[in-house]
Amino acid sequence: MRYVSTRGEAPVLNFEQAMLTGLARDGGLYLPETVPALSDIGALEGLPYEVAAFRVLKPFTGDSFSDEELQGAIARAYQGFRHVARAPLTQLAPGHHLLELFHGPTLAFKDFAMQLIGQLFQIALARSGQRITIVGATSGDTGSAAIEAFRGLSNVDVFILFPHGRVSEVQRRQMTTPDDANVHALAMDGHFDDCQARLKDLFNDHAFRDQVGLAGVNSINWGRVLAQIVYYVTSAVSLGAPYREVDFTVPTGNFGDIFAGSIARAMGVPIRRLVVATNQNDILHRALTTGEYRMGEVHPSISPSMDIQVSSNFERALFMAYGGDAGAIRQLMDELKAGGFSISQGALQALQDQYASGRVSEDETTAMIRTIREETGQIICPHTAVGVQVARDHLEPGVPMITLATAHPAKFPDAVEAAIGIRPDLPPHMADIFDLPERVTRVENDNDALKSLILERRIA
Ligand SMILES: Cc1ncc(COP(=O)(O)O)c(C=O)c1O
Ligand SMILES: N[C@@H](CCOP(=O)(O)O)C(=O)O
Repeated sequence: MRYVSTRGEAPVLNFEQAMLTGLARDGGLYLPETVPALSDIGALEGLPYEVAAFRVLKPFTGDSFSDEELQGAIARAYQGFRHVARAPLTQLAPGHHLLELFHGPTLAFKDFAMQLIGQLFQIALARSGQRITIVGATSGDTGSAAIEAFRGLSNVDVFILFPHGRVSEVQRRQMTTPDDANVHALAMDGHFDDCQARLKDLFNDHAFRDQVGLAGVNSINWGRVLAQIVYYVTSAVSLGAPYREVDFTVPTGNFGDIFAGSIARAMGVPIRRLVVATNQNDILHRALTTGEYRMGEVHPSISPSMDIQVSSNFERALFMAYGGDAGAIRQLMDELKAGGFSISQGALQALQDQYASGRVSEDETTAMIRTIREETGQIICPHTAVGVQVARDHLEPGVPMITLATAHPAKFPDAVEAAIGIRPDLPPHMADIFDLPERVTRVENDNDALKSLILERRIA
């Protein structure tokens, strides 16, 4: 399997190289040259998650990892999950299901991919003897998942940039309380978009990139997207695929999770529609309905992990919608630097053929947390509530809807308590998080300062 950049000017790579590279050297994102068809989808029914994962992932990893290596990595990745099904499906209402993706160690869907690429990185680095510096940008969940997956490794440093004051206290403590010497939590002035912009600047500085062996574990890394395809497949199959169509609604920010759904669809899983659910930061909803991707201000919300304007993986969706025209993508991304771009009619039609969208206000989010508690007794996190509201607006008789429950409610106790008067408990393995000392460095939104800090702190 060969991987190409959305901007068409970076080397074509195999899976292992694409995973270790992260952002392509031309600033683009790697994608498989062709999406393989998934054979015998019906035969996945009832299989353990790990077995299904191997069948879904293998065609993409090619000969980068032997069958034994990949199976071992998958087994180790998911053994710590607190639910035997890994991604259990529960019913919210007739025809509407919730895919629970928060049973991993850091209580968010990120663990599915991060735990797996953590294992694959370790195999690849042990083979090459390479040392790397991971830099990640987070609005709260990617950071803790990355730290959990890479903490304590002697050949990896992990620097996580998060927007100061704009993540929940639990999210912050998940990043600042691990005491491993290779973990560096950096609180930056600004929004998540600023953190992500600095990260991309570091990648685009080729001298620095090569000097520190820079690697990225945000969803700009194809490996992250790849691992997330699996739960679309397993959940669709458990509701009747390949013989029955399903819809998915996905709380969306950086577009990585929902893009994994579109790859599952391209592999032959009968996904009729992928519904993008945004909070008040609704740039994706506006883009998909009007064809105009125009940046505005970020408004902090009670679903902070989705407070974003520059949605990185939308570039991958655009690349596919433009029929793989890398020149067109380069042009759009240049225009984005000046504030936004217009999507061509043909590409917008291609996007609208698979994606629908909706936007949820702060009050509606709170109301939905309350409604679900009253109707089902379940407590959902604010991101999931955004998804459930949009899903309800898109339910259609005869087509089951699966909404992704992307985080555990205990990561956002203030928002949940404000809605239902209950503070959700953290699982026992995190019970001491409020007692542990925090280690965090305040950093300016400045690339030179960031580079100096990384050079000074890294131990790998
Ligand atoms: C809890 C939660 N829900 C939804 C999202 C949005 O996912 P994506 O950025 O892949 O669109 C995020 C952040 O990525 C998140 O942390
Ligand atoms: N919501 C994310 C933002 C980064 O997304 P990623 O999927 O590109 O890593 C977060 O929680 O950090």
